Amino acid sequence: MWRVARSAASTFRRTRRLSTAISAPCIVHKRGADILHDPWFNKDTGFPMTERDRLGLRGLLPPRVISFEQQYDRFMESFRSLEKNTEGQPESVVSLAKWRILNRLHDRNETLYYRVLIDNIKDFAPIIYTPTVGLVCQNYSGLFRRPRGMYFSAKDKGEMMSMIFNWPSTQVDMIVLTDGSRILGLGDLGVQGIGIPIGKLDMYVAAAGINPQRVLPVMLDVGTNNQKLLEDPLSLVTPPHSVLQVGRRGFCFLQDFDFTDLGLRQPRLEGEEYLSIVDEFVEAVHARWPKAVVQFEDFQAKWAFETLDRYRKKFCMFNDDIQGTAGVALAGLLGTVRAQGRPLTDFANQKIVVVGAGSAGLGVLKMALQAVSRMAGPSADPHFFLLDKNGLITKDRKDIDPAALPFAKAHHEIEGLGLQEGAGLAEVVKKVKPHVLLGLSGVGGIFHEEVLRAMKESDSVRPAIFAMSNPTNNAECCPVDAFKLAGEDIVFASGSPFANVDLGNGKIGHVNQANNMYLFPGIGLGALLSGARNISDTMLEAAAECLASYMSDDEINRGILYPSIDDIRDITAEVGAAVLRAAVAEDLAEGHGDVGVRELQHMSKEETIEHVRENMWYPVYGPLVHE
Ligand SMILES: NC(=O)c1ccc[n+]([C@@H]2O[C@H](COP(=O)([O-])OP(=O)(O)OC[C@H]3O[C@@H](n4cnc5c(N)ncnc54)[C@H](O)[C@@H]3O)[C@@H](O)[C@H]2O)c1
Ligand SMILES: O=C(O)C[C@H](O)C(=O)O
Ligand SMILES: [Mg+2]
Repeated sequence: MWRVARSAASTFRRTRRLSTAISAPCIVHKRGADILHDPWFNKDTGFPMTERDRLGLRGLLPPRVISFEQQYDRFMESFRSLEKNTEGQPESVVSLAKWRILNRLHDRNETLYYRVLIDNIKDFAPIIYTPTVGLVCQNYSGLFRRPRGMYFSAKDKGEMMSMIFNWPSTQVDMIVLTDGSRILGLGDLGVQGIGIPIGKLDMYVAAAGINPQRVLPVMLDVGTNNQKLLEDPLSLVTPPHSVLQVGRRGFCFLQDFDFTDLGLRQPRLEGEEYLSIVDEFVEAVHARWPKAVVQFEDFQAKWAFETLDRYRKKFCMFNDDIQGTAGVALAGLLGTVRAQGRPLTDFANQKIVVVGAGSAGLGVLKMALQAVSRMAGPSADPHFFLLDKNGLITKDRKDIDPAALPFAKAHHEIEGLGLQEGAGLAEVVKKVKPHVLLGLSGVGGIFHEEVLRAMKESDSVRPAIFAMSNPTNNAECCPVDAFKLAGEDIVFASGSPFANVDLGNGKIGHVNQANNMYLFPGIGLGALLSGARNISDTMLEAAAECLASYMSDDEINRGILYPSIDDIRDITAEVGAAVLRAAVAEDLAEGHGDVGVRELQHMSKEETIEHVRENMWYPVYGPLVHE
């Protein structure tokens, strides 16, 4: 059925009117079959007769003209019958089948693809984004049919400045870049990690209304340290039929094509050699599109921090795993304070155990520390406990990562609790009795029964458990176990989507999705529309505060910390406006397109939100010839 998501309907109606108006002069220079093979312009059977005549399409299509609405319904019908036909099959088989049907549409007709994605975002986000995108990356070389985005490899050194001009679009606004070294919690997937920038940019189009002709997914292939991918390709060839492996907790991995890795077959570049490749790419991008916003995604921690440090003052970029995640987690943590019936300033007194001291865990703690300092002053003494694979991190830790040092416990801070360097998770939770247990470890099931039962003894009336690692199988625990073992009063969030939990007696345990998708589209959009020179901490704080204040008291009391994904365009417009206003206030904005910085300065908060909404692209077929 033709459907517009209920909550976002009014937004869409407005943007729809506007997009039709501004898309009128869009004239394509291609002719005939070239148009049918270009997903940016293709309308399939939807080309009206005037366009068929004037673009040399007559005879290349069946004669009947099908309306956009009919095309939409036909696609949804085939999607629903695929769902029916795959009923009872393993989840991974079904997910990949759904991904394939969506991907085929993406490759053929982007206008229709993004309309079905926007209208059905709740159903489709888990396919084109987390968690299915993880499975797609693991099987990327086998699933590969058509290239999408750009690939810059270590072999392209010295060539990137000319390569960047191979990209067919004249304007690029958003780039998502990965080196494939830490794909979700799945480790080093080399070139196969390209699925992540593609999925993130799909969310940019769906949530932030970035024009899909202006997005660029990029893989920086500097080799891989994944032994399997480095091995002789012939030894990896699987039989041509599907091979199913039942993994831990019943999860199935699928490789159903001959497997020949498509990336560079060499160990990862390190040190200066590595940085020289990233430097060259960044220079090339900025030579061609100086105002493009670049999102760094799924880099292993050392390069995530190093590249953020290296580039953040030089151009408009951010690291989503460090900074986007931090904002989403902080918004959720502030929500848990409200859920306890405490004033927000009580955040400074919350005992928070963070499991995972990588790019995400450290990013969260850094932003939480800034928030505590704002609330309680610079002498604030936050109650944060940080663990990595070697247990509790203290000042006694040998070769401590300098980024973890501010969160390492001093002897005097923990001796009263009977804790010491390297204490295990269950012991820490039992002795600290934290208000919040937050996992960004990438280790599935690490919040096991003993840990969850210990959370029942938390000092909070409403203990919070955030199992933020992705994809599904890497979540620190599942919500059913959390509500069963830690108690029905907990607040629960996971990075990947899970169903709400039926607690019996008509009660529901609400499952929040604490995923950076609630912020990165708004951060990118706000930065773009402000024309910010760079993305400051203040802009990121504005994003987090906006998300935190989006939820009503009633929702928070029911344990709902984040908006429904159906509202993602709406929350993205608000976050985008908050980021834009922060850039203007900090004097970082230079304006965008026809809208100069003076005009931005004079906009009220509501006018800024409206301005952001009006600049969101919405998928409709624009005319391809002059009337
Ligand atoms: N929900 C979200 O929005 C979101 C955002 C970013 C990252 N993540 C997820 O968080 C996970 C980690 O990402 P990252 O970038 O920080 O990775 P990372 O590799 O930089 O860090 C992982 C950390 O976990 C620690 N760790 C490993 N095994 C452990 C164990 N048994 N006990 C305690 N700690 C352990 C490591 O020592 C390291 O400090 C990934 O699964 C990723 O998908 C989720
Ligand atoms: O990609 C996601 O779903 C969130 C996050 O960026 C991650 O790396 O896990
Ligand atoms: Mg990521």
